[in-house]
Amino acid sequence: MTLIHIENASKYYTMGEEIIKALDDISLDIDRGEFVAIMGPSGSGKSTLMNIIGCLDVADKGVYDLDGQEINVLKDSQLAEIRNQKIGFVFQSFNLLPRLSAYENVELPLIYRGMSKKEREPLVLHALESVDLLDRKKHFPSELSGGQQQRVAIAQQAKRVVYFRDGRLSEVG
Ligand SMILES: Nc1ncnc2c1ncn2[C@@H]1O[C@H](COP(=O)(O)OP(=O)(O)OP(=O)(O)O)[C@@H](O)[C@H]1O
Repeated sequence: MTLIHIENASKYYTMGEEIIKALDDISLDIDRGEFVAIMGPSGSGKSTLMNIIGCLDVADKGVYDLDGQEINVLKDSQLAEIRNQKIGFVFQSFNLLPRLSAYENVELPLIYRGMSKKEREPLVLHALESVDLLDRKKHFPSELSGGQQQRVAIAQQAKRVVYFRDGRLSEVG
């Protein structure tokens, strides 16, 4: 089943006299459960495309449907809501909070989503288990290896429908 449907999307930037075609009439379908790597030379438009798929930016023209919802017509506040509910970003510098344990780092987005402690606990434990870090739940980020920190960042994104990883996957065991 199609999760991401992009059709004839373009994103142009105007720099003085020059028009930069960062994305020029691209079409793409990604199914639910599919794992996709976007590769290409520097400046070829990967980040531009990721920003659009991740609802951080919108295309100038074309169609983008995410999980059956038309994205290009949404207001900023509606895009923010979709990012919060559906999209997981794992950045190269994992953005964990240093004073919170692995458990608390994974729990934090669920607090922002308004879940009670009782609802959060099984989700956090399941997410930590799925990245094989249950035995490290009380560790602070400084007490974890780089790959373990990255796995905490992945566990933080549990229950999202779209995940983005910027950069290498090599640290993920
Ligand atoms: N805000 C902007 N204003 C003008 N041009 C831009 C802007 N953002 C990106 N570009 C241009 O659009 C093109 C695509 O940029 P993008 O960042 O999507 O490339 P990329 O494939 O992610 O590159 P890299 O692998 O180097 O990160 C580049 O030529 C870039 O110079």
